[in-house]
Amino acid sequence: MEHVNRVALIGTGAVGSSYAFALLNQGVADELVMIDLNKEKSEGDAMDLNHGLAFAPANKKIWFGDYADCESADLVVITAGANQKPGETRLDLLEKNTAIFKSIVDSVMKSGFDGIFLVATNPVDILTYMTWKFSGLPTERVIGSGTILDTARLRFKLSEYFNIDTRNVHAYIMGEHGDSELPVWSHANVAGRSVFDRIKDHPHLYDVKDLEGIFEQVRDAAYHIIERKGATHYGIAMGLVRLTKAILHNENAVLTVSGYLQGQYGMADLYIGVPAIVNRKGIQEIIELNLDQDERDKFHASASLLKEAMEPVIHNNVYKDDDSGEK
Ligand SMILES: NC(=O)C1=CN([C@@H]2O[C@H](COP(=O)(O)OP(=O)(O)OC[C@H]3O[C@@H](n4cnc5c(N)ncnc54)[C@H](O)[C@@H]3O)[C@@H](O)[C@H]2O)C=CC1
Ligand SMILES: CC(=O)C(=O)O
Repeated sequence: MEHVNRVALIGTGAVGSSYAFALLNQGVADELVMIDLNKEKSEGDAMDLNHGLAFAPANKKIWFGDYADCESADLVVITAGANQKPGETRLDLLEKNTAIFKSIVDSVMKSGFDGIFLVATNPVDILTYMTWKFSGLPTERVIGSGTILDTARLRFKLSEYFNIDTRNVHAYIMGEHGDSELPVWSHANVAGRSVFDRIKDHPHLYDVKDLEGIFEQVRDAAYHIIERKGATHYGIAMGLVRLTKAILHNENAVLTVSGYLQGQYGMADLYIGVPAIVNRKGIQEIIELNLDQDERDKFHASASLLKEAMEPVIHNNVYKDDDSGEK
């Protein structure tokens, strides 16, 4: 009998409900169970989505459920928790969302879940680390959305600038999904030419000095959207569906996710945005790019900032009942 892929979605707010909608429209999973503290909202979303099944690419099962439904889930996607208010950084959400994650991950694990976690809630790199700690699952089965969205934003901005289809633009954002992230220009290419060569090919059209402004628009995109509409959700939802597909369909896709470093890039014991091979087992391999010196310095600065930010939550909040700090 063919395996039935089940996704459990925890958190059906702006990001979660957009993810559910995109997942259904792309026909990626066989079953989707939706869970939220706000049961009415989650139940209403499940009803609403079921009414779209007649127009979906394939028949799927969607329902409003509870943590017991996570037992046989292949993937638990967490988008629950507070989002940024105008002016707030992602790191400002850390304490509040860590407490929420403790209760969510404990409840998921109590169900007997033994699949893969995909985390999107901010600050995503640190909450992915917390999910790993709370769950006790192997690091490769706990994945954060990391800089998947930032990378997509960079590809979009470069495609606008060079007037080339986004899908023919390849460039990564690495580091924290947040203010300390960095663009990897040394490995960016447009239509098979490095960005620098493409600029040199058309000096009357392009200028290398424009790259910094393009990156700033990428880095600050969330602030600009939140100022306008209070939240960002469509882009990340589609990024999460891309990741879901890579996992459930065993794609070996290279995507920039929050992965656990164990010496790669000279750093260890943190989750941070890096390119990685993603498949049915989770993170198959973290790709270690040959960064130039400036990129390496910026990546180390971003990693150090994350480590510093997570220190208090690890030591003061999370493990106060658990001296070992390990699960
Ligand atoms: N990683 C990324 O690239 C992105 C991450 N985000 C993050 O996603 C998170 C969610 O954002 P939105 O959907 O806009 O927020 P939202 O406020 O619309 O939805 C959050 C949902 O979480 C639920 N929730 C809260 N505590 C819960 C608990 N203990 N158990 C179950 N459900 C619970 C709420 O009832 C609500 O439905 C935020 O942290 C936001 O910053 C948002 C966009 C991009
Ligand atoms: C909110 C957020 O993390 C983003 O849109 O990048």
